[in-house]
Amino acid sequence: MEIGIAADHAGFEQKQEILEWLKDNGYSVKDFGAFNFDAADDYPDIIKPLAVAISKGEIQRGIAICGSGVGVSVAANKVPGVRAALVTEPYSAHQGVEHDDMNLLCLGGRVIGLALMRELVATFLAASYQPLERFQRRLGKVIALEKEFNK
Ligand SMILES: O=C(CO)[C@H](O)[C@H](O)[C@H](O)COP(=O)(O)O
Repeated sequence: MEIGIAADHAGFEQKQEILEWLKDNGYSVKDFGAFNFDAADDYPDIIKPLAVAISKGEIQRGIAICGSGVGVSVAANKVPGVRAALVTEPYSAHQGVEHDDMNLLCLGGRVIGLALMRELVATFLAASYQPLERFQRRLGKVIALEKEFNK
């Protein structure tokens, strides 16, 4: 599984920590930026390359960090094929994948600490989508919505 990670200035330090931690734990991870701390960077610019890579199928799971986690999730969900959600507790980190096929985990660098962040990332990456009929039906409706409003 190819993993991507991105963060604006409000999650830059945490991205560096999570990136190293993922590598240390044997994950293949690509850094999509920011590559330097810049207090004036904007989360839509920062999240776009990772969201596009997910949309193209080049990256299977992404991790995005901004101040609250809200900005990156809102922006990333504009890109077809991205299913991003802001997560702050472990249940949603795995249930979001199992039920909803969430492919981008969004975290708030100004909201949660590094230990919880690592736990959420590990939980997210260990989870698998469960293709039960009801989950497939709902996911199909999400994809239909996306197609209807992206003509
Ligand atoms: O947290 C966010 C809102 O969801 C944004 O992504 C930014 O990180 C935040 O707005 C940055 O705030 P700053 O005052 O410009 O540092």
